[in-house]
Amino acid sequence: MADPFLHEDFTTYCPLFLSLKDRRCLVIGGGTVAERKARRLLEHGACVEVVAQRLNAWWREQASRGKVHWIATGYEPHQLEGAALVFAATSDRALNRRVAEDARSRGVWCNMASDPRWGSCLVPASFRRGPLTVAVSTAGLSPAVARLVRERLEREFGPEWEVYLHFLGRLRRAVQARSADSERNQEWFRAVVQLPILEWIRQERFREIPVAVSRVGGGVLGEPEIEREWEAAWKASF
Ligand SMILES: C[C@@]1(CC(=O)O)C2=NC(=C\c3[nH]c(c(CCC(=O)O)c3CC(=O)O)Cc3[nH]c(c(CC(=O)O)c3CCC(=O)O)/C=C3\N/C(=C\2)[C@@H](CCC(=O)O)[C@]3(C)CC(=O)O)/[C@H]1CCC(=O)O
Ligand SMILES: NC(=O)c1ccc[n+]([C@@H]2O[C@H](COP(=O)([O-])OP(=O)(O)OC[C@H]3O[C@@H](n4cnc5c(N)ncnc54)[C@H](O)[C@@H]3O)[C@@H](O)[C@H]2O)c1
Repeated sequence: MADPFLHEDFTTYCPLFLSLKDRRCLVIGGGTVAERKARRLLEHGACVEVVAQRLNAWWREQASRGKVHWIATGYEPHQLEGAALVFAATSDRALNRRVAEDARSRGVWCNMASDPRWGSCLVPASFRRGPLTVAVSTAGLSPAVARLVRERLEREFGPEWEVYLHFLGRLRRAVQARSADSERNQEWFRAVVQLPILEWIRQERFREIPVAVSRVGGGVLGEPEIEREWEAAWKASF
């Protein structure tokens, strides 16, 4: 008989980027896995509360510096009230499952450290290049593969992508402010992204960029304006 896990419908996982800034996120368990998840939450400005009778050294440090709020009791379902997201990250599988069930009945998103399919979301392997975020999931089939893919992509998408995206973002705002002809703008952007700009950035041939962009037909910006946007993008990146 086929393995039911492998035949699970993994299309149920819809990729989304959540803004967790100032949102209450609850972490049940104060160990290593809970720490890994919480580090990421803090990087994104979430309000982290941890429910655990004992904390590891990292958690104790965060609690003593006021970076997280420590609820030093056992887990109780009412703790979920008002939370945007809960991480069931204890080493007690039965407890993690109870948290997942309670979260589901209250409409709170839940990530499960054990038995991930009981939860409602997965944490992807990810990295950032300024405004560019790359996130990878294997629908929980193999976190080690998610890591491998992330490492490969990290090598492929180098630091030059940061200034490149700032530049394209600025050009886009400038073009939209100047012209409402969205078909013409679209065509121009499609042609601009065909230029080997990333290659020029890697080779530090920066001067060629505004010249080449200004020569792309159908544009509404002149070379001095494009150069200004390039300079501003450069400053925003370093
Ligand atoms: C991506 C990453 C993000 C992060 O956690 O930050 C992440 N796991 C990472 C690493 C990793 N985790 C584990 C190994 C050991 C090798 C292996 O098992 O493959 C490695 C590899 C390593 O560390 O090298 C063990 C493990 N993980 C889970 C279980 C439970 C289970 O599957 O039942 C067990 C077994 C525990 C045990 O055996 O007791 C479950 C989950 N881990 C997920 C995410 C979610 C699915 C992601 C996806 O869709 O692929 C999911 C389902 C739920 C969740 O946690 O959201 C991060 C890579 C960060 C990076 O380097 O980029
Ligand atoms: N998702 C992942 O990426 C991943 C990776 C490795 C392991 N795991 C799973 O995560 C679990 C936790 O791993 P860990 O390395 O963080 O373990 P850990 O021992 O470092 O931490 C476990 C935490 O759970 C708490 N805990 C245990 N029983 C509890 C209970 N009944 N009530 C409240 N808190 C309780 C402990 O106090 C501790 O803080 C593992 O059992 C494994 O199933 C998941």
